[in-house]
Amino acid sequence: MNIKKKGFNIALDGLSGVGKSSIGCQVAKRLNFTFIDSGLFYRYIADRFYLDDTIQLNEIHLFKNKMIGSPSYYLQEIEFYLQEKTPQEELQIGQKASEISKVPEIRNIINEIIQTITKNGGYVVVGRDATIKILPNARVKLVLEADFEMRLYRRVKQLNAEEFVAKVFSDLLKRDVDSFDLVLEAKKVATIINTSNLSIKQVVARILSRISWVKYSDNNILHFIIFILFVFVYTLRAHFLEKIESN
Ligand SMILES: Nc1ncnc2c1ncn2[C@@H]1O[C@H](COP(=O)(O)OP(=O)(O)O)[C@@H](O)[C@H]1O
Ligand SMILES: Nc1ccn([C@H]2C[C@H](O)[C@@H](COP(=O)(O)OP(=O)(O)O)O2)c(=O)n1
Repeated sequence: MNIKKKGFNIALDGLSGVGKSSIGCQVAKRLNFTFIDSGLFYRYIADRFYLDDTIQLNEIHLFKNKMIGSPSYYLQEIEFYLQEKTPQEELQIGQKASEISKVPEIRNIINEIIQTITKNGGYVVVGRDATIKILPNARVKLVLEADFEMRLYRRVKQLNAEEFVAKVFSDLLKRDVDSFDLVLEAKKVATIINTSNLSIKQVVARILSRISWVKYSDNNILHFIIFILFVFVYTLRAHFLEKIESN
């Protein structure tokens, strides 16, 4: 079955450092889906359009139109742009991203871009409001969770930021406070996977099996009909064998 054709999207939610980006990216690769990390949108917009303490809303609207017009080009542009940053710059951009993420108009713009791009399916979208706000109609909704210490350890390692542990700690705490309610809401509608004691590979495997199950239940009517046919043919065969034996 080609699930892409059916508007089949996957939304992955969770607090900072649970593994949304690394795991979402691998899940997308395995399914041949396109991966969208909504956090990168906040980071890119913050770094490009939040200058001298001013949010350039007109520029952001223009960017929205351009991105909707050429999504593949801009998805790559965002990724490449942010790859160039040093760990310290990443921390600064993260802070600016956190500030602009409190502006409802910016949240609406980012959600609109992602909703438009993904409308035909074939996407894995990650972000702390992916299941609730960005893709409330996603066919598979998941929340990843992990202990705070584990997330802090992962983030420090990821940013190569052993010298700024206190900074990473306070950032993580602040982001948890900002996103706690959203993730709590998400947990009500999504399947929860605790990644604290699982490797990335194990989490990916769990998600893929969840997706297989959803695909299977989408197909359950077909399976039910096949099952009934099988029972019918089997009973008929038994009936004929009985008849032949009695003759
Ligand atoms: N289950 C896991 N086991 C070990 N490391 C992980 C796991 N999940 C994520 N990581 C690592 O933790 C770091 C943060 O993960 P990331 O995907 O950026 O989290 P998020 O997108 O939720 O903020 C990355 O370096 C990633 O490789
Ligand atoms: N869907 C999203 C994605 C990110 N954000 C915010 C949260 C962070 O402060 C910034 C940057 O997001 P990013 O995913 O890179 O941050 P974390 O890796 O989760 O710490 O944007 C958001 O509010 N909603």
